[in-house]
Amino acid sequence: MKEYNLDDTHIVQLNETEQNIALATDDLHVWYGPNEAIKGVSLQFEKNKITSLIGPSGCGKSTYLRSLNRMNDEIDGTNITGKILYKNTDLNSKAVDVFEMRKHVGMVFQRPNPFSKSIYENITFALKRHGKKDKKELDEIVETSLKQAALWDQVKDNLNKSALALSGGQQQRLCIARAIAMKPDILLLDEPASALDPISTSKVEETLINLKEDYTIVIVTHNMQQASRISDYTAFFYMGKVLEYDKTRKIFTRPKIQATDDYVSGHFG
Ligand SMILES: Nc1ncnc2c1ncn2[C@@H]1O[C@H](COP(=O)(O)OP(=O)(O)OP(=O)(O)O)[C@@H](O)[C@H]1O
Repeated sequence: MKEYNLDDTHIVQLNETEQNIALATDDLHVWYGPNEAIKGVSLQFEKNKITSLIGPSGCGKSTYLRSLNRMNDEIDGTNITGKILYKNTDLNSKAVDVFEMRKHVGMVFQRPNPFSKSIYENITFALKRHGKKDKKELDEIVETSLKQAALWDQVKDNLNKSALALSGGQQQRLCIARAIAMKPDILLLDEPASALDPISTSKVEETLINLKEDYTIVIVTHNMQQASRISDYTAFFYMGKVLEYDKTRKIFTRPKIQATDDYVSGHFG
């Protein structure tokens, strides 16, 4: 097993004067009890772009992604320090209302996890909890979200059908529709296509590329082709740190760090 120098890093900084940063972390550390899973990650995510988080298993990609909308709060013994900056607010502050914050920073998980309810109710459930009751408005949001998730044409005549009767790929696009129904600014996705066949995967990828017009997307993926196909930026994680962060094109053609080069070319370790 090759040893890599964890201090040898290359992290691009965005030009902050353009106000193009949707979300950023500053020296983020995450501990599970005594195990430090994220060791000081500072990254900026550009608005209306897709950023992929890549790296070997156990390097902290999911932990980092889940921290961005405080999903790790729900795990006992977790401690998070550093800042998560969103519109001049530190989302890691105790004062933040996590329920409200997740309206702005939505998440889609690895396995499609629709509720055991109708397609329509899957999308309206959270909206109703957030106080939206007007039927016409709800109908419109259901239609727009399903269209944005490229599912409307397939389900528009069966909105009362159980979501569990959809295929895996359709269920995952329903979960994306459910997340965007809340109109978040940021969409976090943790390996959203890893449980899907190649055709469903390419539909999800197409959906994400279309969605970046309206959303800033951060996605964890193990699939190198996927990262290079869909993302504008890529961060290479290794042992709880980011060793390299740059435009995806550079990461896959001219990486500056040896570990990144080895990883993306399949010669890692
Ligand atoms: N709920 C948890 N409780 C304790 N330790 C955890 C928990 N989740 C992750 N870890 C540990 O944190 C480290 C990072 O794990 P994480 O799942 O974030 O990595 P990953 O890069 O997403 O891995 P994979 O690609 O395999 O999904 C690992 O050492 C893992 O064992």
